[in-house]
Amino acid sequence: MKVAKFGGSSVADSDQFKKVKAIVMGNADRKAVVVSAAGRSENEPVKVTDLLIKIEQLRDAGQDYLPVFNHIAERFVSIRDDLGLNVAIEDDLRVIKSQIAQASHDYLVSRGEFLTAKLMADFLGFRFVDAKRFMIFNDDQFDYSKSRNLLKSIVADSSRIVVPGFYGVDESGRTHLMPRGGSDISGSILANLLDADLYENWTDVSGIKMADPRIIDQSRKINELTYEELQELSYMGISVFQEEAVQPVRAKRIPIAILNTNHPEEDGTLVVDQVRENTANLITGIAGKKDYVIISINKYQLSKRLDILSKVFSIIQRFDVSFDYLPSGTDSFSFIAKRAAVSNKVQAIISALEEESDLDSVQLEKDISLVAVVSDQLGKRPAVAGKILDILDNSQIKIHLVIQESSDIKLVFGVANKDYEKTIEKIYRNVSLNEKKLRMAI
Ligand SMILES: Nc1ncnc2c1ncn2[C@@H]1O[C@H](COP(=O)(O)OP(=O)(O)O)[C@@H](O)[C@H]1O
Ligand SMILES: N[C@@H](CC(=O)OP(=O)(O)O)C(=O)O
Repeated sequence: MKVAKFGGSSVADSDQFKKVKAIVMGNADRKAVVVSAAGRSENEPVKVTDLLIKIEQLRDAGQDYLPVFNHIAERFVSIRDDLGLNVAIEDDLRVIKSQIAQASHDYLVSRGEFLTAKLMADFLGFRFVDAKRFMIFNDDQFDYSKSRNLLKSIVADSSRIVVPGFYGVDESGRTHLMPRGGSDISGSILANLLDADLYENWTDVSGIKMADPRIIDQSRKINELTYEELQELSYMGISVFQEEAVQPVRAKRIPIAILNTNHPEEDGTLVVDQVRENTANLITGIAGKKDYVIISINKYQLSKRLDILSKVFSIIQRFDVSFDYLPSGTDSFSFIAKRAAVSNKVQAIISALEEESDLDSVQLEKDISLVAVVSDQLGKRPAVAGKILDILDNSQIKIHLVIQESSDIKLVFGVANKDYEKTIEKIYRNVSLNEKKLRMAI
């Protein structure tokens, strides 16, 4: 059996609902459907999830949130009416409206998925199974055994079901919201719980492209990639698949197919343990994120001065910030964090480091982007790193840092935000499009 997850763009309006129905009905193996909240469409520039977050912000600021609520309500009622359904969505909307004043963030923001799944279940003629009945989290950790037992007791027969993504419930019955993009995680968990043969992730692109299609028009599609490569690409920012959604299916070696709701006839991307296609590609994909800061500390022979390093870490710990990378050299050590994660603390951290530890210097670099090149072949082709450095150098792109992880599957380059798109473009055009030439040269 297959679990099919449909993203926000696939359920944005009644026309998209019809495409979903054609896909689901096209194969009786698609027994479980997971939906996100209605997303952006031509006529709706804002995702329902973001509108719900807006309601919360207005509520907390003591401002009128009803116009936003009414807009959401109209969206769902019009999908219902366009599809000629009878489901009494007004009843659910009334309950949600009455709870807004005291609703938790997790409850309120999860309502888009709840309402979308209600409509989808009715449209498909499938059973609606609320995620709160079986997706159990203990201290943020998903409880597989409890959840599996609960699901089995709820869906004992072979009926086809629709489950809202993005949330579950904690031990005390409170809604537990997943990170943004979390419906991918719900689908992956459900595939694990049901021992699916395939996890289909239906979105608005025909598979994963080598580079963000918003930056590289006509970017080449990746036919197959490994779970590990997908996890690294997702971690580095390709929004098409949530990074935490890899593990649940990977644990059971359930393949993932990334497919396009608007073009179901097109092949997508298949994610597996071992790539079957005889790939001679130098790199699998390129991904990146903007807005990092680098705090670099320097001290002669720092790698031998554990006393100083330990002092530095105790200072950093005081500020309760998390870092993404900690690259080190003989005389230096760097802390790399997303700007938003350190924003108002960065000057205080630097002052504390300067005043309290015996360093030669402390430097701050802002507006940095990280661009990652991912391939499970990198370890076998060490010259690729040098080639990319050459390419960036020839393009007058200043490289602020290079990180090659011990896993040998990802190379990360730090460049200025202003060079972000250019870096991706130069790597894509010179490495992926000239592979034959490059392979001869390295
Ligand atoms: N390398 C990539 N390959 C494909 N899509 C990508 C890539 N990087 C970023 N994207 C973006 O991811 C989007 C799909 O993700 P998302 O908007 O979360 O979809 P959904 O609403 O279906 O969950 C695509 O429209 C595309 O713009
Ligand atoms: N609706 C949620 C969860 C989700 O997975 O959405 P999407 O499938 O549209 O990325 C969000 O916007 O984060």
